[in-house]
Amino acid sequence: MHLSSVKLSLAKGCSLSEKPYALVVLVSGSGSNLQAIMDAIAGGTLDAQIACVVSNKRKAYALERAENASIPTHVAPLKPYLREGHTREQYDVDLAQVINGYAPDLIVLAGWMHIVSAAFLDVIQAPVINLHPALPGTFPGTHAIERAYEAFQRGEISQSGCMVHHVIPEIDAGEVITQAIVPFTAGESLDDYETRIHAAEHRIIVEAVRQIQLAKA
Ligand SMILES: Nc1nc2c(c(=O)[nH]1)N[C@@H](CN(C=O)c1ccc(C(=O)N[C@@H](CCC(=O)O)C(=O)O)cc1)CN2
Ligand SMILES: NCC(=O)N[C@@H]1O[C@H](COP(=O)([O-])[O-])[C@@H](O)[C@H]1O
Repeated sequence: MHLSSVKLSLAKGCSLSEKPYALVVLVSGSGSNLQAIMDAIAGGTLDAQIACVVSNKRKAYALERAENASIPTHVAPLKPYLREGHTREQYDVDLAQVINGYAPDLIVLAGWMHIVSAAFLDVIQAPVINLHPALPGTFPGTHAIERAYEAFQRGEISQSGCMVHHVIPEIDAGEVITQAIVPFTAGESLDDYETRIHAAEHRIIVEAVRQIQLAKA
């Protein structure tokens, strides 16, 4: 950039070192939603940077995805921590402090299979959002896709879906950022329905990050 342009930029109050919109992504499993975020960033449709991928499972394939992309990782298995005599709350607080160290603008729970405590939410210094494979107010917790599918089989519902919401102490009850409805198809297997849910998740998780980023701009 030519010197006069530099001066002009500085005069306009532009920072020459705009800090990228930093994400810390928490995972426990395969990481297909992490991959969706990585692909959106690589493809230029999401203007962000993943500062760190955190997992509570040492063998989570999501960690391999991050390492293959030279994204920093942090592994925080709970059981050894508890065996050392620490409490679950201390685990949460210590983890929140590690995450804060990456100065994230947003924390994304993308298949993070731990309930985070109020202590975690008190210490963390950025908004926390969660991807849940069910619609607002339905099937909170784990195994939501299976539970929705079984409800459809019992004739109780005709559709389910997925959502991204802000994280509060109550499980899957935070303000909804975005959601996708995925109607059931009669005769469809659970695996086929789950595949359609995951495809919808891969869209809305990127959409949710973009929405929050733009709201902050
Ligand atoms: N305080 C909150 N924590 C979390 C939320 C939330 O909305 N508020 N969302 C969840 C994600 N999630 C469902 O979307 C979820 C994940 C895990 C559990 C759960 O019961 N975990 C057990 C352990 C399960 C296991 O290790 O297999 C636990 O934490 O004891 C419930 C909901 C993320 N956290
Ligand atoms: N209650 C939380 C929960 O069930 N989260 C679910 O874990 C999966 C993670 O997949 P991934 O590891 O391939 O991204 C996703 O389906 C996500 O909705």
